[in-house]
Amino acid sequence: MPVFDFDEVQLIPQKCILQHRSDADTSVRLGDHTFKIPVIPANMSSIIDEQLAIWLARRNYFYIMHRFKPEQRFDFVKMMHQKQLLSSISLGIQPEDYQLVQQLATAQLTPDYLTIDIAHGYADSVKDLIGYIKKMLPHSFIIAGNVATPEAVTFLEEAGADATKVGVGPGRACITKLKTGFGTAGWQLAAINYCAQTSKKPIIADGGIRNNGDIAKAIRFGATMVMIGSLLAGHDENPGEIIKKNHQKFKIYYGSASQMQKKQHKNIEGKKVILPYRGSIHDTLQEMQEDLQSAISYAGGNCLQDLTKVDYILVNNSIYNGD
Ligand SMILES: NC(=O)C1=CN([C@@H]2O[C@H](COP(=O)(O)OP(=O)(O)OC[C@H]3O[C@@H](n4cnc5c(N)ncnc54)[C@H](OP(=O)(O)O)[C@@H]3O)[C@@H](O)[C@H]2O)C=CC1
Ligand SMILES: Nc1nc2c(ncn2[C@@H]2O[C@H](COP(=O)(O)O)[C@@H](O)[C@H]2O)c(=O)[nH]1
Repeated sequence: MPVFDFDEVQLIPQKCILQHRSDADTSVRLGDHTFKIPVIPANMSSIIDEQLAIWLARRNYFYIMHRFKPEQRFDFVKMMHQKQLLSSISLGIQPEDYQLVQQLATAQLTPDYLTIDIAHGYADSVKDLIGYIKKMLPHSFIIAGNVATPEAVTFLEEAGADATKVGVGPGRACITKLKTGFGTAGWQLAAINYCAQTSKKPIIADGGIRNNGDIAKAIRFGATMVMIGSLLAGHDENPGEIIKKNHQKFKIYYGSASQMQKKQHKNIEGKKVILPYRGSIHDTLQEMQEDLQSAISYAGGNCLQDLTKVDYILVNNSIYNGD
């Protein structure tokens, strides 16, 4: 199996067929809905809160609300439905998550998207919850993860997942590789490639995106969408205060398995990172869209699908890369 990561791949330009980059179509379909770009802000409490979820849903960006305020999830779904906005929440695999599914079903509140978000998603516990959701909320689109291998993707797909999330340990706030020796850190792009070769449903590439061009690369190697944490952290709209130090502004980005999230030192596989403040997330998302449009034009195409066929070359990532 060829092993490579984002920095070791470059996509090869093809003849342009567009008059303008803005003619390139970056929209993507997941389930019954079409979204503006194939990007999902990570379902972490240092990235998204209710306000940002509403902001994203109103602008036709896909979002997944995190699961770290479990008692607020029912009301969140209700509120989004009242506002006629898409509802998309996360679940763990604890009794409270089963209870929430039951409450939603009883209230006939069907979330549009349910994401089962646990560290090690290749597990019977996830299969069992998928089965329960299928019975109780058969019309919700189920995303399940996180996993690292084709076997695990197939396991979740056969259990009934409508999409799987691939990536164990490549995240910026992640220390899984250091703490356990396991994961896809350093070969996340190859893991996407490997998983996509056998997957029958959409794959969401989760973690390790460090530059906007990595989004196009993830799509080239089989991702339908990408989940992004650090590149979408540090904005006005992200939760948390702006920190001022030596006349510079920062915001904190922390892992979902960090001490900052867990409030106890048990099974810590995440850390906190202090990132420069970056203004409005609107500008960052806009730039991601423009860079993707440019990528589509270099691919010689006019839509995201055209990225999936483009040739590539493996390069030594130590060579001068122009920055
Ligand atoms: N994408 C990634 O690389 C990673 C992401 N995370 C994120 O951090 C958050 C919190 O994770 P965390 O609290 O550690 O665990 P989870 O909340 O994901 O744990 C879910 C359940 O799985 C059980 N479990 C069994 N084996 C494992 C394992 N190797 N890792 C984790 N759980 C296991 C846990 O039991 P018990 O607690 O009793 O062991 C728990 O009941 C999640 O949102 C997850 O997505 C965390 C690590 C890696
Ligand atoms: N191993 C851990 N992974 C984590 C943790 N918190 C979040 N995550 C994963 O990272 C991505 C975001 O990655 P980024 O490179 O874009 O910053 C996120 O979606 C999770 O899958 C954690 O504490 N430990």
